[in-house]
Amino acid sequence: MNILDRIVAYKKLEVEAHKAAIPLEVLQRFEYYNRTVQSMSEALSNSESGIIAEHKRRSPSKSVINEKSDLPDVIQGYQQAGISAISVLTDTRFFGGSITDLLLARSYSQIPLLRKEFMIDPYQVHEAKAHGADAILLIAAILDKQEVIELSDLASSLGLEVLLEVHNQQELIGQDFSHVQMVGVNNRDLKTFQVNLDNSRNLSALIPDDVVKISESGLSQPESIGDLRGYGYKGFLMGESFMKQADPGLAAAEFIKELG
Ligand SMILES: O=C(O)c1ccccc1NCC(=O)[C@H](O)[C@H](O)COP(=O)(O)O
Repeated sequence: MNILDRIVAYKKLEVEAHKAAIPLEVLQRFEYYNRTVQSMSEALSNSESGIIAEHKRRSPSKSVINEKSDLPDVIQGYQQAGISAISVLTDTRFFGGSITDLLLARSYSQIPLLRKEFMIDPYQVHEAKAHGADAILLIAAILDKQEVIELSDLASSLGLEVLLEVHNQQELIGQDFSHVQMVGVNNRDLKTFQVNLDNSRNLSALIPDDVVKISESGLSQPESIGDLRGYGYKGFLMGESFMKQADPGLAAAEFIKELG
């Protein structure tokens, strides 16, 4: 079993537990469920930095990154740094996050919020909306193409945007991109955990021009952002390199200053 298989096996149980604890009809009465969302794709297209800073306490590849992070401090720091959007990891078992992190992040943030999760069930899309997300992540490696369409269409019906994440050419071929607003290329091989920015460079030409392209994982050098912009990338998802610093917001501000 690779790490995604393990995460998905556990996720199926977790989603059922969440449904039992908070049924859909209760979620639909949450304050944010009827909130007008902000467009993350437009924020990225119109912004100078394109940095999407992630709140990430730990990960399967690095174990502990910042277990004691103070989420309001991190979110406010990120926002003051001038980033374009925030990604909040809501998985608990493997990343140390929670759906409550998303709710808290929403209350401290005025910019677009991505729910970073392993989405396998429509309930999680409703849950994202109810907890203040503007966009959701769908991972091509764990969904078939029809599931991508169905979850994307549900997201759109709730006003949420979709970031479809791919790792390789096979996952790109045959996707119907008309249902998503953003496509992300993950630079991390989820079998070996090695990161290689060539993945973004090699796959960029296979992504249609009418979606916003995002490069994800393993980004830590301002020069890499400049280089990837040349391949059409408008968004850059960065977690560990900010979160491992004592002050993630300050680290993001310094990084953005270096981008010029
Ligand atoms: O980060 C991991 O180890 C990981 C392992 C298995 C599945 C997903 C994983 N990460 C999720 C992400 O996509 C990253 O958190 C995100 O792209 C930021 O990456 P980084 O800047 O390298 O922290």
